[in-house]
Amino acid sequence: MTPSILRIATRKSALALWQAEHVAAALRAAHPGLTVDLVPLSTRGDEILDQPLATIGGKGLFLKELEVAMLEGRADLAVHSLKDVPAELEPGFALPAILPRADAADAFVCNLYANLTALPQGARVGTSSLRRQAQLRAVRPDLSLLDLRGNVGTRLAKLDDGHYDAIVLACAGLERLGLATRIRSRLAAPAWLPAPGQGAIAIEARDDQPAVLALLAALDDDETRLAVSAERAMNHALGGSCTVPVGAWCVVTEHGLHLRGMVGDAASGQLIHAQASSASDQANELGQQVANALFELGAAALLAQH
Ligand SMILES: NCc1[nH]cc(CCC(=O)O)c1CC(=O)O
Repeated sequence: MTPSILRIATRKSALALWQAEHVAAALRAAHPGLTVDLVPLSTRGDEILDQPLATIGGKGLFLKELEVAMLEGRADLAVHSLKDVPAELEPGFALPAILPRADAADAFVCNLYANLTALPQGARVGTSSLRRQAQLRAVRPDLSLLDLRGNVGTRLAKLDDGHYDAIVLACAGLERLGLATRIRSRLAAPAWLPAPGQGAIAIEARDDQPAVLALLAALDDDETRLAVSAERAMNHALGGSCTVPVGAWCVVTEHGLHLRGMVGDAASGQLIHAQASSASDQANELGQQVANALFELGAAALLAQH
């Protein structure tokens, strides 16, 4: 039977709440008469904010409590930033909808300098992402890279308080929070690769609830799903862990898919790049192919360090 109400489990950060509200509004628009409520929850990932994410057990951290709420019948769906969703979902769950992608680029955020090249020698740049650290190190080996965690507002406050000369954030998150004016320059493909799935919002639900899945599928965006499928397949083939500096960017054209991939080393700034094209129904194979190309160029040695 088609449900008349859907409850969205969400984290409580400003960005998570914006994304959950965005999905709620889209569901109400797609299904007039449907009631959509938010169920805000705390996750372990939100509580352990003082340690680098790489050391505290990975991305699943942000999903677990939301998945438990769905299993216990307290919520029907969860809304995530796709880049926080592990390459492999927990058994019993599916991603019935991936919403149209926002700007997937990273943002250079800085009060005094317009871009990365303008930063003075030895400037302090904050980011806990090994992918961002590796790419920063590759172009500016002189920079002092410092850990920076917390939600978007906390990170901006630490920049403004003078703890860093610049920080790197996702453009999508800043735009959603009405903070696009903080983007001094974009760090964008092909020179700089985002995280697999960056800029896309994913809906997660139990795979044994067909009536719920059918309602959610109305929000799925074909083109975004193709692109992020290739990116996530590549990440999965590389080992799929968030503690590894991996970048991916897939574009969809009338000719099919084009995927660029990168594996890096945060300590040395060494980067390995590969790219390939495929027909649009070959996203998984394309991801595997680019991962294989990266392995042939020596990715295993970089991945082994993590
Ligand atoms: N790691 C946290 C996270 N997860 C998703 C986003 C931004 C939104 C997105 O990429 O879809 C952010 C913040 C950031 O990286 O600046």
